[in-house]
Amino acid sequence: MAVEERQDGMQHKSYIKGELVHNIFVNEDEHFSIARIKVLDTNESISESDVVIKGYFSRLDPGETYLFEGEFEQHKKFGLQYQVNHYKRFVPDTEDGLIAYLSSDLFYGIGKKIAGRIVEELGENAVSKILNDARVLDSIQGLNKEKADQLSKDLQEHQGFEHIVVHLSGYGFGLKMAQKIYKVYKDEAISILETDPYQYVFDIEGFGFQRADEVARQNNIPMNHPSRIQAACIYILQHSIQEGHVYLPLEKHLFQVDQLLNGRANGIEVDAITEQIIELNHAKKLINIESKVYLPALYYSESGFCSQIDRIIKQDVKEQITASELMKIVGSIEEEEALSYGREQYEAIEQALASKVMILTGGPGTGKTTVIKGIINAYAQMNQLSLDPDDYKKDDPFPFVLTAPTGRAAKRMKESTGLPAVTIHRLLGWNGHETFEKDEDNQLEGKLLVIDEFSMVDIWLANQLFRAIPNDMQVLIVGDEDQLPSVGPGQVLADLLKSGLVPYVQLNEVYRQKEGSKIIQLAHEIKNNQCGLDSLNKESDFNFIDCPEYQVVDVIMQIVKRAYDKGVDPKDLQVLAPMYRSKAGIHRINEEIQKLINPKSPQRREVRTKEVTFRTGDKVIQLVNQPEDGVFNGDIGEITAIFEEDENSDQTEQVVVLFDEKEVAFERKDLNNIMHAYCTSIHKSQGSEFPIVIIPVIQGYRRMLRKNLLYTAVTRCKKSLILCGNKRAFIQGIKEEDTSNRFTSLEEQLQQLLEIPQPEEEEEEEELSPYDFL
Ligand SMILES: Nc1ncnc2c1ncn2[C@@H]1O[C@H](COP(=O)(O)OP(=O)(O)OP(=O)(O)O)[C@@H](O)[C@H]1O
Repeated sequence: MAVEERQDGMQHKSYIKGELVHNIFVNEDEHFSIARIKVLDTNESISESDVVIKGYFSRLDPGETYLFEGEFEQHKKFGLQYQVNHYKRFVPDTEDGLIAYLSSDLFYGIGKKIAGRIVEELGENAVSKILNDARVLDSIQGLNKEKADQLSKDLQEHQGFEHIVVHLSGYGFGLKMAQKIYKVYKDEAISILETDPYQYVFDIEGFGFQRADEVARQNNIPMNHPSRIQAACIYILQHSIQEGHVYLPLEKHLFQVDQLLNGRANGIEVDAITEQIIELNHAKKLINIESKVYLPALYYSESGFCSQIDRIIKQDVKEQITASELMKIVGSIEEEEALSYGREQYEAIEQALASKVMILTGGPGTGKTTVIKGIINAYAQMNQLSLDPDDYKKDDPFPFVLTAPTGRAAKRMKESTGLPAVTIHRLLGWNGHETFEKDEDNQLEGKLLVIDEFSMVDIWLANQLFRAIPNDMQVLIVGDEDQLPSVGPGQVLADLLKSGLVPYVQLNEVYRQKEGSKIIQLAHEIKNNQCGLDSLNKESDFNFIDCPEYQVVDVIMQIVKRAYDKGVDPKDLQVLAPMYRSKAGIHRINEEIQKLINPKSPQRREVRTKEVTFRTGDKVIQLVNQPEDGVFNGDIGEITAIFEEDENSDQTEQVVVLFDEKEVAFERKDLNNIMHAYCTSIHKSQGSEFPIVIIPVIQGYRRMLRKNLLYTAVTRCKKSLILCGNKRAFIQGIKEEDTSNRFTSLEEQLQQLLEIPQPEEEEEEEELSPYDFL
């Protein structure tokens, strides 16, 4: 046995041949198991007659023999365990053994005689031959089609996954990737991989184009194969999403595809690429309209969002009031709030009440929140509605719907208005699988929808949200267009503002500045390109500590230490940096702050991953949306407990994080969903605000420093802002406009709606169908 295994590439690797005694733990969803085996053969020097193995398996049957490849590790509690990287079910390699195996109870209807004929005809590799191509059984005398099919099916079931694992390992794929592949293609995995590896690029997460190229080369698939060209066309579009694009201009797309394909070296003319773009267009796998190339999902999100906006703004506002009635209502609110609205603010309230959709925009401290409250209040008075949710019954829903893209922004809205506010995902009933409970057939309930921090909303989410808005709802969009655009594709707020289709009011007058805030003043100086070295002078709520690059982390540590010594709550202090990996990057700063305020101690449990050590008491940030647990990208929490495997019913190590009164348990394999949050990226801080903010700014960050990034960072701070590093790097940074223009066609499409006053229903639909352009 050992000799044969050495021939199929397993030589020099640690292996154990063993019979499964029993499963100790099985996670069926993850295909993860821990089991005890009886050792039959191994090249490891161990004295134990049985061993505990763990890893990813399709299933392990007690009594069956397997060949495992992996390595021993010492578990601090359970002792020696064998971590399996590859495995396969043991198939006897002698003629007699193989006949006994095929005629065993595992395979219904195969007796010794037929099994003998199979082995005689197909040899010792009978099993893999059948698994590769079941038609080899056609020549076996006495084996009818039905039984042959059954045998191949049973073998697939018993051997399929292992067979695929072994085969895939030949291409360098590990168990985890094999498991993903098997889930999608089952027993077709190998044939697809070897005839059209480019399919994997689309279907298997994490399977890159270059990987597919390697497999193609090994299988002599020509580099100018149409499938390769098509995969490159889609891959480039998928990649462009990361830069926020909704489409790529045809010329740019062709150029990038040609580069990826190494067109000249592989004899691929541009015409051949164009041909495949046309093919993909016909197959609806991409959409090419005039000189733009889209992925269908993005094209339909953009055109869908446009038609939804068009649908909503065409409706009439039911309740209109006269100017004098409005003055009266606003006057009473001013009295109640003890303030007097500025001219722009008054206009915003008036315009919002009169519009189906309105955008309220402005920098920090211009009174956006104050105006939102004014609009809600005035709307309630105008329509004689109570602002107390308890006054409403189940069939009479609360008319004010407040939402924001992040949990923290929604929480702030709730605090500032005193009304319920939820994330957009929660409002729409996201189930975590790209579908929402709320859509055009099951729309939202309520009369006035207020969406805050709209600059963070990408085109996909905007479309999902707007399709769920009923005709009789009024919509107030609030956002600051000078902030960073959404992480996802599009620049919806900027495009809406530029289109001129939706009325908007821009608040320019700064109110908080009047209270003496340097932070707000600095934000507006950055926004209006008026910030110079003099703007960085020390004030009561602002300081820029000049220091050389190599000292910046030490300076941060000193400030943090002083703040904590003074009793500042870690939640109230936030370090923001633009880069993860650098000497003064987010990872390094996190490490240092953790050492300072939450060091290793017998009182604190910890769990180590490859990159970091998490400890109870650590401040962490959620990195992905996890709607099933009610936590979203950007939520910040604290590790409250760490459990070992035998301390909970799930039998897995768990790290428990408390996010705003909500506890979420992370298993070890999910720990990459969180990271330390003593320092976070400026991008991740969008939608959040903190009393004390420290921002290192050094020349080493140069390629990241942009006006909108620094503006976003500065505007996260409410009370005390400390910058440290190099003032000139800061001044240079704010002079850099973000030139990485996103390719979006929303503005253009919205403007077309303005230009076509009365499109016929059908014509309009036709116009939005991409296939009419072919
Ligand atoms: N018309 C006004 N008269 C007096 N004070 C005002 C007026 N408008 C706003 N303010 C005050 O200015 C401060 C900033 O207002 P508000 O919080 O509404 O601005 P914002 O645009 O939402 O700011 P941010 O984006 O920074 O949260 C608040 O203290 C608010 O009470």
